[in-house]
Amino acid sequence: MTIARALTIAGSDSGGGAGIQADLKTFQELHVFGMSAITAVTAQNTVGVQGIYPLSVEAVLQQIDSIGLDLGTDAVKTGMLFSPEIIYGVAAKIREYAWTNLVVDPVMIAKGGSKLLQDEAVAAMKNELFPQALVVTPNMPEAEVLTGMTVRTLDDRKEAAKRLVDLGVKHVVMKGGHEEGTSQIVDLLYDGSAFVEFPSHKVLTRHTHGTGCTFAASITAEVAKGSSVIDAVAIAKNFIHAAIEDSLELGAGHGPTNHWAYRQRLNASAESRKKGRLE
Ligand SMILES: Nc1ncnc2c1ncn2[C@@H]1O[C@H](COP(=O)(O)OP(=O)(O)OP(=O)(O)O)[C@@H](O)[C@H]1O
Ligand SMILES: Cc1ncc(COP(=O)(O)O)c(N)n1
Repeated sequence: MTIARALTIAGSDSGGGAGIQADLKTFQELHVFGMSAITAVTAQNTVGVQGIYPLSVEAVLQQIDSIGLDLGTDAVKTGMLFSPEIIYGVAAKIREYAWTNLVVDPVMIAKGGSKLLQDEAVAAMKNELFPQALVVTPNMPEAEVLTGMTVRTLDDRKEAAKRLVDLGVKHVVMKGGHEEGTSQIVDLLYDGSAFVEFPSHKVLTRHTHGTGCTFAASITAEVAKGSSVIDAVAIAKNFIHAAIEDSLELGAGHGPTNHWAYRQRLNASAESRKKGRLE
């Protein structure tokens, strides 16, 4: 049996909804062996970020080497990278190990408003990581910072996606979670030549902590298994939708999503198909 492997390079979220914790839960749910290199430890829960403790560049790179020199990986996801120094180091390691299945979630600000990426790190991300990326998954505020343009409408998002592809990114998924005044959310995939829309209804909930991490981790897991990017995004969209819809109602603020909801739904439909055959 071949086991697909995925590595997440991201921050730790003590609250378990975002960051490394969300990524590893997602990898596991999608039957991918998950590994991690932690960039920063955050003290965090559903009401906010209480502390950020970045690791040294040496500590981050040593974790990556531990994986690169032994276990290897089929795909890599980056999340909270915090500083330009960490980005330069991570980008060099990804180049060194020739890891081409790279999904970059350009995490900048937590739901509660805390900065997870220093301002001076944006240029490093664009110059060092984007040219190596198979997929980049900005939300609308991140797309604005990355392109310098206002991103409100679907047409804005199309233009922003084009600008990101111009930086060397192979596929952009412009997430629509921040679109206002709509009952639908459309995530937009662009591969440099065509746009594919992934629509869903908007779930009315405050429990959306870590949606971006979970979505990008699902893409990473599927790419690790050998899926095309378009198929990976389709599964990721279903995974995150189930995780948001079947929420766990934890914490007093923006609660985490339900990482086992997708599997539970798959099991339930397999069960009812089996029952149908037996009847
Ligand atoms: N209320 C919602 N209902 C349904 N899907 C949602 C909702 N909010 C977000 N999503 C989905 O979750 C994924 C992440 O989208 P979003 O734009 O919220 O990213 P994000 O802001 O980076 O997430 P976060 O910063 O919370 O981790 C997308 O696939 C989006 O369609
Ligand atoms: C360690 C870490 N990584 C990423 C996020 C973004 O998730 P969100 O925007 O939902 O807070 C986070 N809060 N913490």
